[in-house]
Amino acid sequence: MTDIAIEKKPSPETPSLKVPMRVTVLGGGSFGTAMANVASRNGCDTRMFIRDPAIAKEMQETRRNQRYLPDFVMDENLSFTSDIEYAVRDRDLILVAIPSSSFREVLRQIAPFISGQAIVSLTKGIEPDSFALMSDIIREELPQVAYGVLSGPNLAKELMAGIPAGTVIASPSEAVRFAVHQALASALFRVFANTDVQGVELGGALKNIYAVAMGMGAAYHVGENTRSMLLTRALAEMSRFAVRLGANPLTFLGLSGVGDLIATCSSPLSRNYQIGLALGQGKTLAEAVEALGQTAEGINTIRQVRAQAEILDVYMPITCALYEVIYEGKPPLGIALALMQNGHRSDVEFVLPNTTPAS
Ligand SMILES: NC(=O)C1=CN([C@@H]2O[C@H](COP(=O)(O)OP(=O)(O)OC[C@H]3O[C@@H](n4cnc5c(N)ncnc54)[C@H](O)[C@@H]3O)[C@@H](O)[C@H]2O)C=CC1
Ligand SMILES: O=C(CO)COP(=O)(O)O
Repeated sequence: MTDIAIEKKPSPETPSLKVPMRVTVLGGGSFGTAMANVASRNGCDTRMFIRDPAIAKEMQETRRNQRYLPDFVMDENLSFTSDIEYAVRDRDLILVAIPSSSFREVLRQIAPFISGQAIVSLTKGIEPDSFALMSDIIREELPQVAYGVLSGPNLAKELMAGIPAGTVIASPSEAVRFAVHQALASALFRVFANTDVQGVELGGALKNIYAVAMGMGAAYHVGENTRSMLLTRALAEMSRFAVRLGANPLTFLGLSGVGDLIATCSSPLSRNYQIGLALGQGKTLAEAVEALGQTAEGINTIRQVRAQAEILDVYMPITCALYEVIYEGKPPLGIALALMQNGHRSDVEFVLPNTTPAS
């Protein structure tokens, strides 16, 4: 990565020797647009890669993302391209906001043009079939690059509206953590650091499962006691799973863990929550996905995590219950009542380990 940094948007009154960081965002959906806007507002020379040339042209002309975020005007300095080489060559930082199912394909497309750029995943999912996290895919496809993952409570529409938020950059590289902070941090957007890439990434991916559950709960008008129990047991379950894969449990106390869990499980802006709500209101999964028309990673993550939990022998009662409701057509209320009868278990197993086998 080139050694270029910017602390704030340069103004004519304060000439700066620093050159704006060159940032490219891959992916023209909700989150790619929101993060490109954050970077551009922050003074970075920011480019968005949109694969459809007609849409790239329309966005350049109208400064709106008509399909995903029609109510917002994007920063005037943001530029758009459908030329992948132009998008990524000679840039400092490449932020990848491509759904997990296409993440590897896009990395393969940019590979010939990558030299010193740092690659940062914004994606909160797990690759179908392989169970690879996005950091695994970056290491596999671009083994020489400096990389990181960005995750936190960052609902795209709130970011576009300029509502203050915080996020986490996790990377083994201090230079990447610093560069991402320089590129994105502002009075409206705090960027915290972590080195536990796997923990941060799993926090972002796993919370989508529970957002579906909480959306479904909302359709049944569950009370605050129930919501709080579900949210906290979700945290227990996701940290248990992540620790089994090598993550640090304390990462789940941070913004990428409990922070994102709270945001996504509470907000009707979350697409995963919307899917759960629609299912709870009686729609089929196919109907709910079609009505949404956007990415809801949780739908695949439920299947993947349930299968992996079985292989690893990790107790994941909420994920398994949700799988039974969504994929096996079991009655939600019966399944929820069965969850309530799962025996006497530890509240925080990192304090009091469970000694009895999971029932
Ligand atoms: N929307 C949000 O509030 C947040 C989303 N995320 C994560 O960001 C990732 C992307 O989500 P969104 O932008 O919201 O999804 P989206 O459904 O709004 O948009 C996905 C975009 O990716 C593009 N795309 C898909 N396959 C492609 C390919 N092969 N080549 C080029 N472009 C391709 C689509 O054309 C579309 O523009 C997901 O993993 C999501 O979990 C993370 C934080 C917040
Ligand atoms: O991850 C998110 C907020 O941090 C957004 O989640 P959804 O993909 O459910 O909209």
